[in-house]
Amino acid sequence: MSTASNDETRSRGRAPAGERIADWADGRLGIYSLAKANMRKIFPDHWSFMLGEICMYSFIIIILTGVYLTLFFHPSMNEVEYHGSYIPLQGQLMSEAFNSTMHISFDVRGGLLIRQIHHWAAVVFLAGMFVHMMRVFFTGAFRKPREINWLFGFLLFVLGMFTGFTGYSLPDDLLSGTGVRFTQGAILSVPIVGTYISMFLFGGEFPGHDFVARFYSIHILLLPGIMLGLMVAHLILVFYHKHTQFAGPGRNNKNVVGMPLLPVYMAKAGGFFFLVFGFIALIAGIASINPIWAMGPYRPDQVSTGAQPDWYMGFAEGLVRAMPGWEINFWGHTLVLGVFVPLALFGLFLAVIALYPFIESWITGDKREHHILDRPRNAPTRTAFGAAWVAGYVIMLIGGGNDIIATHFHLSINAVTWFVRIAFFAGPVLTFIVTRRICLGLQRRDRDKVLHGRETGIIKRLPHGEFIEVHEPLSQEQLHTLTAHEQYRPAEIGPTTDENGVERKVGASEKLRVKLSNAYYGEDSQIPKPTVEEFKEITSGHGHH
Ligand code: HEM
Ligand code: HEM
Repeated sequence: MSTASNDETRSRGRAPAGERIADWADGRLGIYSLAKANMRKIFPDHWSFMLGEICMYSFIIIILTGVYLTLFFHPSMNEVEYHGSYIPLQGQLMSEAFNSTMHISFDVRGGLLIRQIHHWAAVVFLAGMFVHMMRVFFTGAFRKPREINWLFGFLLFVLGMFTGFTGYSLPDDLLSGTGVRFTQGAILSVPIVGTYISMFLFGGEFPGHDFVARFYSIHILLLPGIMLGLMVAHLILVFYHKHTQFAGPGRNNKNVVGMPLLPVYMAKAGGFFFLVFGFIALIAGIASINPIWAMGPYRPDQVSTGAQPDWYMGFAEGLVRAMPGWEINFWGHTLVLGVFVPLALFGLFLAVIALYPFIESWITGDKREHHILDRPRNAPTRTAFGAAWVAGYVIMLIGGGNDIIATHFHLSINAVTWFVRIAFFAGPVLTFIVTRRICLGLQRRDRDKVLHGRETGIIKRLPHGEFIEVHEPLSQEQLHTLTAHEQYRPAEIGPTTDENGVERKVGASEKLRVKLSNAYYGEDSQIPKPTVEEFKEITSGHGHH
């Protein structure tokens, strides 16, 4: 470096190096105007808004660890003899896929930890998506204009399930092979096209020599690629729509109250990434997941006992285990209802999630935008419906582990299966009724609080001897928050004659809509908010205690 250039660098008029780099980048990328527009973007604060972040961070962790695994994993079903460090399997024949996963686990530096982090991150990722989806559902954050983002999210959830499934099928151990066999059975049960799809996917008879290589491309490229694109679109839409917020003083459908992206939100989000990474690494460091050496390589003539899919696939397994093994035979064909019905129900369960925002907006007929969230209690039927859906999901998850539950709790497997069969119908109905009642109870409590204030627990004796509890009036802020929600009026069947007195036919869809609307917003489905008159009358002194 010459002295002249040193002098020049130190000369007064020159900007510091950081600024010069920023200027250079701005000239090419226009980052200043981008930052100006977005740096002060406001994010509201609520603990439940971090769930989406957990999904994002665990996805990044999955990609980072996945790339490391690709360096050592061999997606091939060629048969090799094992000569690694794990003595009990010495000399055994196995696929290269299994062999290389053993190699990753025992001989690659940090290999087992990275494998465990990858697998645990997948479990957390799907759990994160599930809970994030619940928060969006129970608060009504899926309403206009966020229906498309709900669909993007839904696709991420479904693709995540299948990416996880193709992932844990890769090591080609006895457990994963049993899972793949299960899936192939489900595909075969589809009338007409099932056999063809199975042949196409496995390149002939099961298991064939190709499925690991095919699942590999799907697992590391196709599905994560689509998911990455969807995730970016999802986040762009969150940015574009702006985040929702809970009701509170000063908050309305047109503003967002919170902290700016830079520096507050970025610092929080950056720190949170490392917390999530640290948490997943900690579990991965102490809790064994998928110890393939304990299962051994897959052999189609063996089934592992206690085979369990990862939790997010457990409910599909439960549906099959609980369903009676019905079959219909006709003209030399067999329709395996015992597997096909659960497969159809699996699709139905998922479809209900995808379509829910559209169903609800059809029932309410509400075309306005909503940026203020509902408290779950203020939408009792929706909340009850969501809780019933979760109950059904959990019951089928129990069904998917009927053997494990039977052996761990010393129960008969038939008893567990029958419990699951009955609970499949009764559980969601009971959950629906109980949840709705709880919501209505909470609404009544809110109404009481608004009208009569908070019960302080302080008992006062009046001069004439009567005992009363002192009620403390709520602050203006609390009053606002408890009464900010809107209440829909149930739809009614419109006039059945037009202006000329000509009778019109009421269509089945209109009747259904009115019925559903009454179930959602009828008299028994919400407690009327206190009106201003009621509030004034009570707080003006008459009847006030
Ligand atoms: C890869 C998976 C996912 C990632 C990384 C992700 C990320 C995020 C983030 C960071 C937010 C903003 C913060 C928050 O509200 O938590 C968000 C909002 C949202 N997400 Fe997701 N999400 C994922 C999956 C899902 C799923 C499965 C659904 C539903 C089926 C969903 C529906 C939504 C909706 C509707 C919003 C807007 C909510 C609002 O503004 O209040 N997302 N998502
Ligand atoms: C949402 C995305 C993903 C999910 C849910 C996921 C999940 C999984 C799971 C559960 C396994 C089984 C791990 C085990 O116990 O052995 C696995 C294996 C594997 N994954 Fe992923 N993965 C994802 C994305 C990726 C990506 C993007 C890559 C590569 C760039 C990758 C590379 C691998 C490899 C090479 C294996 C086989 C090695 C092994 O089984 O240890 N994965 N994945």
